[in-house]
Amino acid sequence: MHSVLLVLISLLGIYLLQTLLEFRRAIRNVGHLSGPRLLLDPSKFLVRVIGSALPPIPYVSRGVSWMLRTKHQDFAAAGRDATAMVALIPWPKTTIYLADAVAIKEVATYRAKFPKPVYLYSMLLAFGGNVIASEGEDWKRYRTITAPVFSERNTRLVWDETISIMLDLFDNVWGDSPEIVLDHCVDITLPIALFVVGVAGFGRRVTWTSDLTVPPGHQMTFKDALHIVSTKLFLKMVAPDWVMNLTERTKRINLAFSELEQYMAEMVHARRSAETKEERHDLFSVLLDATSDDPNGSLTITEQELFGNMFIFLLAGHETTAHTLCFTFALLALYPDEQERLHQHIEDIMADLNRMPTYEDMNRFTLSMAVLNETLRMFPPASTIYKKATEDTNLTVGNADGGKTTFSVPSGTEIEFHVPGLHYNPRYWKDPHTFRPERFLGEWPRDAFLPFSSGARACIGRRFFETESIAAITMMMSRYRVEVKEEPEFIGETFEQRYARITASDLNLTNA
Ligand code: HEM
Repeated sequence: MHSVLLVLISLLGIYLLQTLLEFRRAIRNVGHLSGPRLLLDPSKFLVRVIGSALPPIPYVSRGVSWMLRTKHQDFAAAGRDATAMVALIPWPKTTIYLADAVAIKEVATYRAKFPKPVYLYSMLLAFGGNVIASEGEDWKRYRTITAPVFSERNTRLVWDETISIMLDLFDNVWGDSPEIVLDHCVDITLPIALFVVGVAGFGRRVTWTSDLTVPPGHQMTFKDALHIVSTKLFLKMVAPDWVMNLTERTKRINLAFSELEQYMAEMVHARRSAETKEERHDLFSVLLDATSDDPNGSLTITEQELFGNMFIFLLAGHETTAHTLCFTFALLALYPDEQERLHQHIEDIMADLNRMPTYEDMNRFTLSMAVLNETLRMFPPASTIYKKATEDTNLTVGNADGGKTTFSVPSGTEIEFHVPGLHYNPRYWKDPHTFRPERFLGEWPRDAFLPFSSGARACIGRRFFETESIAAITMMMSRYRVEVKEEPEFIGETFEQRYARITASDLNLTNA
């Protein structure tokens, strides 16, 4: 007993000593870059969960959603657009954060020198190999197969379906009510995004009032399975199987996953055994056809990889879209003058068209697009984009005083693009804390706008998202005005207080 204790104490001592030596070495390596020195590494998942429960504490934790909260502050304090965080637990690690458009472009462009550290994405492999959680040859294969799936014809489908989902909401759900009161706008933006991905992603139409009967051989409707999977993906990814089998609620989540897989397997079977192939443009059908039709088989993926990629489309596209739409409506409610301008813009085009807008009309709604871009600038759904240096190198960033700093980046260092830092960087954006959509009309600093990342690993679903969102915003603003509900307890609050209250978010809002 005594000797076991002695061994344990010695091991702990060795760990502590090694950790401290490694921490010192890490600080020396980036001594030229200032930035937080922290006890808890906020990029590690477990630490992030524990850290989320803690408020920001200097030298200990940064708190939840720290990048969106601190925006450009760390860089302003450092006087340059790069900082280095050195964290101690679970293991000393240096991360370089960038908010400089030129340095970010360089890192995003040289994929071999700065690949994606896919070990940070291993949880996403739970559903099968896929384009987001891979690198090297596997990624090339997935990307070659998946990129053409997001075709012009798919985008047209996204537009048409979004318009009819919105009309269905107005006519058959909201009806003649002159005023609709919502507790939270994700109550409508999540279903909108879900229905669009249902039909344009999976090829199955689900609407506000349809898909209420469970088909034979199933225990859940497709709509319920899709809804549960899309909102509980995160829990399923992190919880071990035995946890998922503990309660009725978690068992139902498990069931939703197997039901969705079963629906997809049936869709594969139906499509493969159909005598005449129907021409379809949803992501699932096109992906399935592309992989079955390749004559020399070099572009094949397994059924598991097909499912893996579909789950990833759902994960990458659903909440990001729903939350961005929600922030858009919140900002329009907070800035009524901007909302009025948008109304006028949409009304003028609609009057000119004298019919429902079609996909061909999309590019006329320039202010809808500008409103969306400004929302993405202020509330980017992906705050960070991970890279890693595979060789010793240097990077150069701009300083607050107009000069430049060049610093060394040792091989193995993790680099993160600090998206809110870049989006609130006053070197690129005038008055960055104000919602001003018109900054996206005319010339704007494209390299300083990074919601979809850039380079070869940029978002594959950007056009899908933009099409859906422009259609949804345009339709909503053509019929309704959005206001913040007046509540007695908030009478007398300042604009800043109201802004903070309305835009406060927990990035895992719908995963709770
Ligand atoms: C507001 C909407 C969206 C935002 C802000 C967004 C953002 C991003 C970002 C930042 C990346 C790079 C991630 C990284 O490097 O780790 C990415 C990649 C990706 N996105 Fe999106 N996305 C959005 C919508 C969508 C939609 C609608 C889909 C699909 C239906 C989608 C599918 C993907 C896929 C498959 C990748 C991986 C691409 C690759 O690694 O080659 N995204 N997205």
